[in-house]
Parts: sequence; C-alpha cells; structure tokens
Amino acid sequence: MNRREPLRVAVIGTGRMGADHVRRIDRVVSGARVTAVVDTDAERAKAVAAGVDGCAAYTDPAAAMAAADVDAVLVASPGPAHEAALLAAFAHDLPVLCEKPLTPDAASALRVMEAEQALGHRRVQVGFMRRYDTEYVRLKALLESGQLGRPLMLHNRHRNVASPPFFTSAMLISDSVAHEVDATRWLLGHEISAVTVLRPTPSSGAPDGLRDPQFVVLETDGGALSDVEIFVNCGFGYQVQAEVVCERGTARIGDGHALVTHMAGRWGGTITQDWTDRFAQAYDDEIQAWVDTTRRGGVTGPSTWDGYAAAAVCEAGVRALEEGGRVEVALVEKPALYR
Ligand SMILES: NC(=O)C1=CN([C@@H]2O[C@H](COP(=O)(O)OP(=O)(O)OC[C@H]3O[C@@H](n4cnc5c(N)ncnc54)[C@H](O)[C@@H]3O)[C@@H](O)[C@H]2O)C=CC1
Ligand SMILES: O=C1[C@@H](O)[C@H](O)[C@@H](O)[C@H](O)[C@H]1O
Repeated sequence: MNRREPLRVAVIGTGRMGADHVRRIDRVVSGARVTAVVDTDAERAKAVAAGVDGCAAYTDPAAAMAAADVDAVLVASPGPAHEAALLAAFAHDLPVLCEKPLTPDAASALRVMEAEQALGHRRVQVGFMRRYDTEYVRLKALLESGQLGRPLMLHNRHRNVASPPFFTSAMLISDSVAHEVDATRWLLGHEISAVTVLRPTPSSGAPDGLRDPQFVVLETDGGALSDVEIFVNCGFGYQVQAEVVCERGTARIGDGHALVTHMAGRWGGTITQDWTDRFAQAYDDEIQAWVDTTRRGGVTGPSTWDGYAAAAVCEAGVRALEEGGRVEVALVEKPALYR
C-alpha cells in the first residue's frame, strides 16, 4: 500500500481504549480517518460512530473488515476476542494495530503468529505503547549509547489507583505486568527466561481475595534481573517508574515532576490518575507511527513475536503466582519473519 489518501480505519471495540483511539484518529493524528466502528454492544458502536463524519457502526468485526472503505484495523476489544479479529484481518490481508495483549495465552499467540507467517509478511503492530513514551525512548537511547555500561538490574513500579471489579489476581500479571515484560525485553534486548512471583499480605485497600500487591522477578537470558512491584489498588495515583542499574551508573524515569508548585508553605506536584493521562503522548505517537508506516506500505513497532513472547512470559508468571516457585519460560524458535 502506498496511500496518498487518508488511511481508512475500522476500530474494533469502542470501550474505554477504543473510543479514545477513535477520538485520537479523528482529531489528533494526521493521515487517517475512522470509517467503521465495531462493538458487540450495538448502542455503544452507534453512539461512537455518531460523533465521527462518515463512520458506519457494526456489531460484527468480519463485516466491517469486508467493507470497501476499510484499509486497516485497530483492535481494542478485550484480549480474548483478539485472535478472531486478527485472523479476520489476515483473511483480508489488512494491517492491524492490536492493543495489548496480542492474545491472552501463548498457544493462541502462536496460532496468530503462524497465520501471519502464512501471509508471508508482517501485518501486526502490538499496542505496547511504552515504546513510544518520551521517557522510555530516552532511557533506551541512553542504554544503547553504552555510556552506563552493561545493564545489571531493572527496578519497575507499576501502580494503579483502583482495579476494575472484574480484575483477578492473575490479571495483575497478564493485564498489567505485561507492559513491564515488554519494556524489559525491549530496553535490555534480552528474552525473559524465568519468572518468580512473591506475594506479600494483600493491602486492606484491595478487594477481598485479590492478591494485591505482588512482586515479580523476571530473569533474562542476558543475565539481568528485572523486578516489578505491581500494586493495582494503591489509591493515590497512577505511577509507572523504572530505574536501570548498570555497571557504571543508573538512570531512572517516571518520577513525573513536570510541574512543581511552591505555595502556602508547601511544595509539590500532581500524580496522574490513569494511563490515558500518563501515556497520552505515547498513544498519540504510537498511532501516528502506525498510520505513517502503514500508508508507506510498511510495518513498525512491537511485532507478533513480541506479543507472543509477552504472552508466554505472562503465562509462566501466572503459574508462578498460583503454584509458587520459579517457572521457566519456554519460547519456540524465533521465526525468520521476525528476526
Ligand atoms: N495500552 C494500554 O495501556 C491499555 C490497553 N488496554 C487494552 O485495550 C483493550 C480494550 O480494553 P478497554 O477499552 O479497557 O476495555 P472495555 O471493556 O472498556 O472495552 C471493550 C469493548 O469491546 C467490546 N467488545 C467485546 N467483545 C467484542 C468483540 N468480539 N468484538 C467487538 N467488540 C467487542 C465491548 O462491548 C466493549 O465496548 C484490551 O485489550 C486491553 O488490554 C486497556 C487499557 C490500557
Ligand atoms: O494496559 C493497561 C491496563 O489494561 C492495566 O490494567 C493497567 O494496569 C495498565 O497500567 C494499563 O496500561
């Protein structure tokens, strides 16, 4: 594809992320427009379509993908629905931006990866948006410059104000730590080879039965350690922080002191309350990169391999959480398409 005209996008799933991406494509990024939205909740799809010129509402993803005015697909339905949406997109050879997770488990991710290989070319960018966050990008550039020497350890903190009612203890890993799994692989350039999950006494602020917080230790095949404090009912704010410790120095991101005020005998700033605020710039840049590269006929960003590797690590993490101990991650050999 080499499109002079704007890319015509179908957005699958018009919940919180999907509706935000529709707004972003409609009003923030250039070179694309939303021509179709799909939601199994017909009223929700209609309401979102009504806000966008020339946008049709569907309840069936395959019907939207078959429409003549759709060139590309953005999948923002829940993770378990991603495999069907991706396979439908492949059937029309459409480029896809798929929100994380690629799929919820390694077996389904493998099926998607095999289907993409059968096409003979990459079609998928996975929505690990931290790779587009200015702070993460600067940290990656610093590590690649070699100034700090070899990375030894990465300390991550991931805190959400409150978890939604459907959140399970396993989802702290598969839904939330999935981002640190990708960030670790991307920043260090290593695969994750084993996972251990430690479980402190749950916070009294967490819903009954939810193992929150958790402390996850990721071992990499490059000999580094990456630990993640995941705490999804911290109550006070949305915080994503990372500190890398290298042989000759350390670097830290996510302190969020963009605006510090001094007033009435106190000083301080504000803490973002959710991901749509903290990562707004990253989502904008992620979607712009997808649109620009797709219009040039290319593919960029986290691949189906990255989505598969994250799914396999999270699956091992959930086993480590449920069974205790250290669980090794077994990845298939990396296919040539992703090397
Ligand atoms: N990159 C990031 O930081 C974030 C990514 N996400 C991801 O985005 C995706 C959507 O999450 P949310 O918007 O928070 O969920 P949501 O529950 O707010 O919205 C999902 C929407 O999809 C619809 N839906 C369900 N099954 C469908 C199907 N088969 N076809 C079409 N529509 C369907 C639902 O009716 C709902 O409107 C998930 O994969 C999630 O993991 C979510 C939050 C942040
Ligand atoms: O992807 C996301 C959510 O699904 C997840 O539940 C949150 O913990 C993450 O911070 C957010 O980025």
